[in-house]
Amino acid sequence: MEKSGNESQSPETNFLSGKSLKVFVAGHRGLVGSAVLRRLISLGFKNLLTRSHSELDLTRQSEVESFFFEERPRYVIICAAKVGGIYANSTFPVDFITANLQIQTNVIDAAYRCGSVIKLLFLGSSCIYPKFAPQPIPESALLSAPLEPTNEWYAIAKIAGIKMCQAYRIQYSWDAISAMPTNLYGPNDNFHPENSHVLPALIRRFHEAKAKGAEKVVVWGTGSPLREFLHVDDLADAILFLMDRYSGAEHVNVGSGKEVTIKELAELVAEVVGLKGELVWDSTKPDGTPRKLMDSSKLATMGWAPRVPLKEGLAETYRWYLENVVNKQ
Ligand SMILES: NC(=O)C1=CN([C@@H]2O[C@H](COP(=O)(O)OP(=O)(O)OC[C@H]3O[C@@H](n4cnc5c(N)ncnc54)[C@H](OP(=O)(O)O)[C@@H]3O)[C@@H](O)[C@H]2O)C=CC1
Ligand SMILES: C[C@H]1O[C@H](OP(=O)(O)OP(=O)(O)OC[C@H]2O[C@@H](n3cnc4c(=O)[nH]c(N)nc43)[C@H](O)[C@@H]2O)[C@@H](O)[C@@H](O)C1=O
Repeated sequence: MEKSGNESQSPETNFLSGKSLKVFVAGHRGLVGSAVLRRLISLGFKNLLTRSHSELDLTRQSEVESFFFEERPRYVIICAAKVGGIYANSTFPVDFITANLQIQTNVIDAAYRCGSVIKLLFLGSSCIYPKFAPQPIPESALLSAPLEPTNEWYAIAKIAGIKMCQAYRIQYSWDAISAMPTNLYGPNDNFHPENSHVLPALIRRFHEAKAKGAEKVVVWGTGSPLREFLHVDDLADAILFLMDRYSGAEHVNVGSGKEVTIKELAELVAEVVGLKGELVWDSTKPDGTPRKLMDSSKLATMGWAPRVPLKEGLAETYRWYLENVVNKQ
């Protein structure tokens, strides 16, 4: 299908000053998409376009094309993806590479060709960087050395997404940008016992252990890897900041600048949850990359800074889990 006629674009109108323009948030029910939607609503955006996975499967190219040509959004924020923690990534490599390549390719291409979209933002992840990247990791470390094997299929898909945005910029002068968040957490996270990321997994396991009065609780790996955590409300704020102010080809790191060992994280989760049991380390489970602190100075130089301290964000997330998961079982 050819690109349809472009609607008049007003580059002088920034994202945050066009609150009646139609914004499509893909994946609006997930951790990131729901935070982006909350932030857009709180800022007064009036024309928000959403589709749940069951209403529109973004892996289906012709359905995605029809959707874009009918709805003609002006802005697109891609928060839809196949996402999971270290176990899910290493156990379901087909799902992670295939679904992500399909979703991002369908959405980016249809968004360009429908002709109405002024700007699109694609989300990658800090796992796009080499396993042994320099720390903190600058944007320039992309494709400089081999990836971490537990998530290389997902990382390759995300790298392809960055490159697609750059390709559309070069060939069509279209404003597609990419942001690379660090490890995230917050309301609407996935609390699955195996397939989730470490923070929601530990909240659930520790809560259940406390409820049973368990003496010992298993935590995966050695506890020595370092991870940087960012509250999803901070990411949503950064995404809208970039939509408003950034139009460059290079992806932009979004981190908190603060890292903890998994052991320190586990102890903090235990404190917040009120778990008294002993933590037992299962070293048969993978540690993954030893350290991935991102260098977010590019974004800081533009004038953005995170706000939510880890302990505060963790306590709020545990309250959300109690109210929205435990109390609804
Ligand atoms: N969580 C994290 O720690 C990090 C996340 N990111 C990135 O942020 C983005 C969002 O992640 P996050 O919010 O955590 O993920 P979630 O799993 O919480 O949300 C993903 C969303 O995408 C939707 N989705 C998945 N597949 C399809 C599909 N085929 N068609 C339509 N919708 C679909 C999901 O719907 P449903 O649930 O119904 O399937 C869900 O609403 C991703 O690009 C991810 O790579 C980056 C760094 C860290
Ligand atoms: C965001 C990022 O997320 C993934 O990478 P990861 O940072 O390794 O993510 P993780 O949260 O799953 O693990 C972090 C650390 O924590 C340890 N760990 C302890 N106990 C549990 C536990 O119970 N569950 C999990 N999942 N991990 C645990 C675990 O062994 C590891 O050392 C990528 O696949 C990719 O999706 C990506 O981009």
